[in-house]
Amino acid sequence: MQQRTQTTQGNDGLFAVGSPVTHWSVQTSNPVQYEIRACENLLDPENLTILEDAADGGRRRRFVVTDRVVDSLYGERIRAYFGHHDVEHRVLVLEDGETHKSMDAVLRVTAALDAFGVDRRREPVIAIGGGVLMDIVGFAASLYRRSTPFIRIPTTLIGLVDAGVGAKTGVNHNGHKNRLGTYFPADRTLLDRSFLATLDARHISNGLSEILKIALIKDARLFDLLEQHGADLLRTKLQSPASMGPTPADVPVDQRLAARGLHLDPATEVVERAIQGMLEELQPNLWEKVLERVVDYGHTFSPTIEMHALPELLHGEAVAVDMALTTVMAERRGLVSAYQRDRVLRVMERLGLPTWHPLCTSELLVEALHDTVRHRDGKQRLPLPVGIGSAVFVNDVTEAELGAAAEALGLVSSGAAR
Ligand SMILES: NC(=O)c1ccc[n+]([C@@H]2O[C@H](COP(=O)([O-])OP(=O)(O)OC[C@H]3O[C@@H](n4cnc5c(N)ncnc54)[C@H](O)[C@@H]3O)[C@@H](O)[C@H]2O)c1
Ligand SMILES: O=C(CO)[C@@H](O)[C@H](O)[C@H](O)[C@H](O)COP(=O)(O)O
Ligand SMILES: [Zn+2]
Repeated sequence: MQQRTQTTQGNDGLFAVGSPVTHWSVQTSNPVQYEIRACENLLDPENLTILEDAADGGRRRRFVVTDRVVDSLYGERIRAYFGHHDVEHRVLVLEDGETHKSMDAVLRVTAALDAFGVDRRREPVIAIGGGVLMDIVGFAASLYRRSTPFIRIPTTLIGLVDAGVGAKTGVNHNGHKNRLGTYFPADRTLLDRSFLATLDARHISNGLSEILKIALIKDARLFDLLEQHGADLLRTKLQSPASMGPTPADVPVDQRLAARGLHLDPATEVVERAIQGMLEELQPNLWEKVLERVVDYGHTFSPTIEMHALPELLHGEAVAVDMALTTVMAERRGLVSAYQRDRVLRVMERLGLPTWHPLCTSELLVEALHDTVRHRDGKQRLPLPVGIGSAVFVNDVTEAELGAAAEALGLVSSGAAR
């Protein structure tokens, strides 16, 4: 730390006592390291992964948060798991869904943490659920005693490939999406794809939307996989290797893969590429100092659309509508060909995603852009696709362009894309 005082000569190198302006400049760094690990059978009592970091010197206690739906499906196994390991535990069950992603829910968690008397460092809070649940619990953990470690166990596809792997927590506030939140990555995220088996198709589609986002802005191979296997991935809920199709079961898995020239089955490759692509973007810019973020693709108009449509549109569905609109804008600017545009819209439909919504009026889109410009510090910084698998940022979108793109989207999404 340096103490500097201003001198009459303005000589920056001099220290003087008693001059009128004194300031201290503090510099420190806070290295961040967190782990994301693919696992199987996490809730099997013989699997110790969840308790691996139990550095609690014999005082084994865990505070678990989940939501109503996850509790109804997995609550018994969760309690049995901790019971089997003789871990004193409390399971807090929150309401599920976007409408409950609020500060009230965060404060419910912090109050329950207080009542449980969670230790400050050695009893990581465990969040088991989707993106909503993890965003709430992460926010609560970041606030409680200014930071309490937590572990994420995502149970939805959005949770696995997006909300579970980054650093953001948050809740909706004042009618705005994620208006309150923190940057607070979990110490560990444990990915067990078998949770997806109980998700309904709509929520699989919801997660595929965020995967498609990564494909469109940076991974053409991922797009090809979605185009080729999207319908299958949806049907099989990304459970592998069952998703490899109707080849005879007595043919070994690797032979079936080799026959298709693949190293990984499509579900595994799709999930791994999506996470890898996301982390490549997040790691160098985890605190979002740079506001030109390609992973913001699909998140310019969608926050406003999602909040206005609540609870009708899921997060990934609103993102899909935004991506459809911006794909059309990109085509109108000559960044994407008409053929590529139609391919994208067709893949969206194949993935069970909407490509249009009645809220796509030029008034609402202008309002949405205005809000996003404030979020992006005064500039549009709007990512637009360039072909398939690349993106560019633009700052010159006009109200007229938005209106024309919305109109064109209404036409193509009911015509050429089918
Ligand atoms: N923090 C981030 O970086 C980040 C990134 C992307 C998305 N998000 C947020 O994530 C949220 C969307 O996530 P989501 O779609 O997972 O929402 P969600 O948590 O509401 O889950 C969707 C529904 O699925 C149910 N569910 C969860 N697991 C299940 C399972 N295994 N089987 C059956 N049902 C199950 C939930 O109870 C809920 O009803 C949005 O609020 C979005 O803003 C955050
Ligand atoms: O930043 C991430 C994940 O950390 C993106 O993948 C994700 O889609 C984000 O939710 C959007 O970028 C929106 O972010 P924000 O407006 O809530 O800050
Ligand atoms: Zn998102």
